[in-house]
Amino acid sequence: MPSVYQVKEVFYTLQGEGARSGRAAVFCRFAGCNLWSGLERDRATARCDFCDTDFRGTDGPGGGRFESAEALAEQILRQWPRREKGRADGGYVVCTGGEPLLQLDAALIEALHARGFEVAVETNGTQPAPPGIDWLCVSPKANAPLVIETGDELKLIFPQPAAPPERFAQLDFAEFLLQPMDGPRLAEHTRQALAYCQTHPQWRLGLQLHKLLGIP
Ligand SMILES: C[S@@+](CC[C@H](N)C(=O)[O-])C[C@H]1O[C@@H](n2cnc3c(N)ncnc32)[C@H](O)[C@@H]1O
Ligand SMILES: Nc1nc2[nH]cc(C(=O)O)c2c(=O)[nH]1
Ligand code: SF4
Ligand SMILES: [Mg+2]
Repeated sequence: MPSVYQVKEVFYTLQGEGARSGRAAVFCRFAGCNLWSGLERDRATARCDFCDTDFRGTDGPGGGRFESAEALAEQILRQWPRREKGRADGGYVVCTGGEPLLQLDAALIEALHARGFEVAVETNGTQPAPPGIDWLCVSPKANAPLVIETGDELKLIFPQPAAPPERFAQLDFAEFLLQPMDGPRLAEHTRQALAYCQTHPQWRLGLQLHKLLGIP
């Protein structure tokens, strides 16, 4: 168990990505990642160089340093709109980052389950996952090892020339999504992803709904 959980932000929004896009969720964004420092000056040499997220520090809305699984679970519970008797039955929490699997452990998952939450994770797949996760979304990165080869959703950011979809198509996932890489060439990436999905129907196109809606 980490001695302390370092969390950038905790906020209530809609899941904007992947197979469960559109579902109301509390997001718990853990600080820190193993593939990038989060500093712009390091981006060009990082193993993951296209990240769209600020995950440095613990200074975001609802973020902080949490001394126990119970304390962090209570902070997550406070964001859920319908609470009864200290529970959020039917609640949904998405653990992301940064890289959540550097910090998420069985104790936190248990503390969230005890409050009625279903627990989803967004990971780069470079770390083993603790037991108990209800929805595991893996998003492989071209320059990093993939150690998680089974899960609910494989969400590949496209295009990554050194990580073509064919490399992942045989893995044990229920859903396969291509998510166009955001940045100055988003429109071109979206057209390319659309064309790939039309010629390879195992894959479906995933657009980042929260960006279209202008929500966090
Ligand atoms: C910020 S990451 C955090 C979770 C984890 N580190 C990971 O990479 O899966 C959340 C999701 O955003 C995706 N993502 C990051 N940068 C992106 C970009 N420029 N365009 C589209 N998706 C991006 C990641 O691949 C991942 O699926
Ligand atoms: N609304 C919303 N949906 C998301 N799905 C995955 C996200 C992430 O940053 O992991 C994300 C995010 O940052 N916002
Ligand atoms: S692995 Fe995830 S959090 Fe880390 S830099 Fe890449 S997209 Fe961002
Ligand atoms: Mg995001």
